[in-house]
Order: sequence, then structure tokens, then C-alpha cells
Amino acid sequence: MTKRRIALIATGGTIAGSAASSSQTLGYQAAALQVEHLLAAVPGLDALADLQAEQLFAIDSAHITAAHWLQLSARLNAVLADPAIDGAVVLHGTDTLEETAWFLHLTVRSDKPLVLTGAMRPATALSADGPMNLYHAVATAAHPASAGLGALVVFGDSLYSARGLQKRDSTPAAFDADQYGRLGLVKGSHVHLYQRPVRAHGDLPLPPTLPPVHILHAYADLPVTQIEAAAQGAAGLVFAGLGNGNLRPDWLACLARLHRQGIHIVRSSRVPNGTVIRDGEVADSQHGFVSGDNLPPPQARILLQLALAAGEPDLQGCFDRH
Ligand SMILES: NC(=O)C[C@H](N)C(=O)O
Repeated sequence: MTKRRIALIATGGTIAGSAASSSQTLGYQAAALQVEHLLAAVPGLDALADLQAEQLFAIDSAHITAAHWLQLSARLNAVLADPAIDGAVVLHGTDTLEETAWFLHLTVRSDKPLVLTGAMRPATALSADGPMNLYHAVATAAHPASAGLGALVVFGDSLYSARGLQKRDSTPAAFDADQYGRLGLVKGSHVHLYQRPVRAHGDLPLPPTLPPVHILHAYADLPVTQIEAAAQGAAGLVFAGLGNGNLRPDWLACLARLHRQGIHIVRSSRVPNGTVIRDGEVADSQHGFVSGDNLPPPQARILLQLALAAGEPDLQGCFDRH
């Protein structure tokens, strides 16, 4: 088989981090190294694929904004439309990787493989995890089985869908999708896929900007004034309720009032595993709420932003589909 051509887009993060000493895994400078430097640390990459590398951003992923998502997605749509390119890899900081991956999952219109990865140890550290994660990401992007799955995340030998992914640990085993699990494993150049995502992806339009949507996390004794403050100036609010997205009666009354004022309410949960069932604990249809299903609140926020920007008439249908 001819070698595949993979576009590699670097955005910064710890994978491009640099520290004064090789034992330093904290207090390093993220996004310090350019993509050529990262590629030079991975012998054998050129045997996996022909790479077309570019440095799009050089930032710690704490600084990622909607403008970066829009630019990155537009770039990937253009690159993957090129018949000479067979797939793409994005190098990204881990702190907001699950949000960028989900944004790309929803907005990149291509069946070619798209894989994100990063690292927990800077490139200068002993046993840096970036080089192997990068090798695995390129192997996955070059593998025909990775096509048509939406955005994938490869991290610590595991292969995940962007949907439902969360950073769960501050060690190199940083990511987990909990009960929804891994799609597969990657070991060296061997990619083993065991499951395929069933929800829609790559079908939401890229708007010029995203509407403001905020998240509020419930806690015992949360005063309604905090809910009102979180909704100030927002087009939508994701409320990460208790348990199954449960709402204290005064929270429910406040959210229903905000909905009547034109603010879209997604009922989500602060519980990491489980699904917020529509019209289960709360009469969502009566109050005009949208159930966030099992999406982590930051991913529910992005879906609401894209759905609102697209003028989606059936928000619940959009959540049920994705
Ligand atoms: N491990 C990492 O990449 C963390 C870093 N602060 C980032 O998200 O850019």
C-alpha cells in the first residue's frame, strides 16, 4: 500500500512544553517548542506516513477560545478536502482537549481520519509521553479503520471518541470516557478498533461566531441569585444539576423563568456517569428545558452554542442525534 499523507497541525500544549531540567514535570513552559522539534523526537514516524506539518497556534490550551475553534475547524475542513491528504492529527494541550475535540467532531465535514493527542509531561522530561502519543496518533490517522468515526483522541495507548471524553487525572493516564469506554487500543503501529460511535458527527455548520452560553454547577445550598448571575447576558445556560440533573424547586422556578425570558436551558448533571433522562425527574417539556443526555457539561455547552448558531429549530432533537 502507498504511504498515506497526513496533515499534522500543532497548537501548543505540554506536548510542546520545555523545562530547565529533565526531572521537571511542573512549572515548565507549555507551547515553547515548534512542531519540527517535536517531530525530530520521534524516530520512525516517516515510515508510518508522509507528514505535512504546520504550527497553527502556540498556546497553552487554557487560552483556547471560540475563535481558535472556528479557525482550527476551518483549517481542517480545507486540509481534509485536499485529495492529496488522507487524514489529520492535531497536537493540543490536554486541559481543554475534550472541548476542542468535540467541537471538531461536530463541525469537520470529512470521513478521513481525524486524531487529536497531547501529553502530560513536557517534551524535555524523562519518559515524556508526547513522542509515543504522537507516534500512536499518526499510526491511527494513517489506519483505514479510523475513517468515518469523527474526531478521535489517542492518549496513553487508548483510542477514544471525542464524545463524552473527559480529562480525569493529572498523571499521564489523563483521559477516560468512563462507562462509555475506549473505542480501541494503539500499540506501536498496531491499531485495534473494537467499537464504533453511533451518534451523528460532522454535520453542524461552522458559524462566524458562537453565542454566549455559560455553565453553572449545582451544589448544596446554591442560592438562585447565582443562577441569575450565571445567565446574565447569555443566550443559553447549561445547568449541571444534582444526580439525574435534579433541581431544587426554587432552582427549577428560576430556570423556568429564565427560559420564559428567552434563555435556552440545558439540564445536565454534575455526576460524571449517567444520563439526564428527558421528562424523568423534571418535566422538561413543560418548562422548555433541553436534556443534556450524557454529555459532560462543557460538551453540552458547545453543542448548544453550535445548535443556536445554526438556528436549529429542534434543540432536543439535536441533542438526541449527537
Ligand atoms: N498537559 C497539558 O497539555 C496541560 C497544559 N496546561 C495545556 O493544556 O496546554
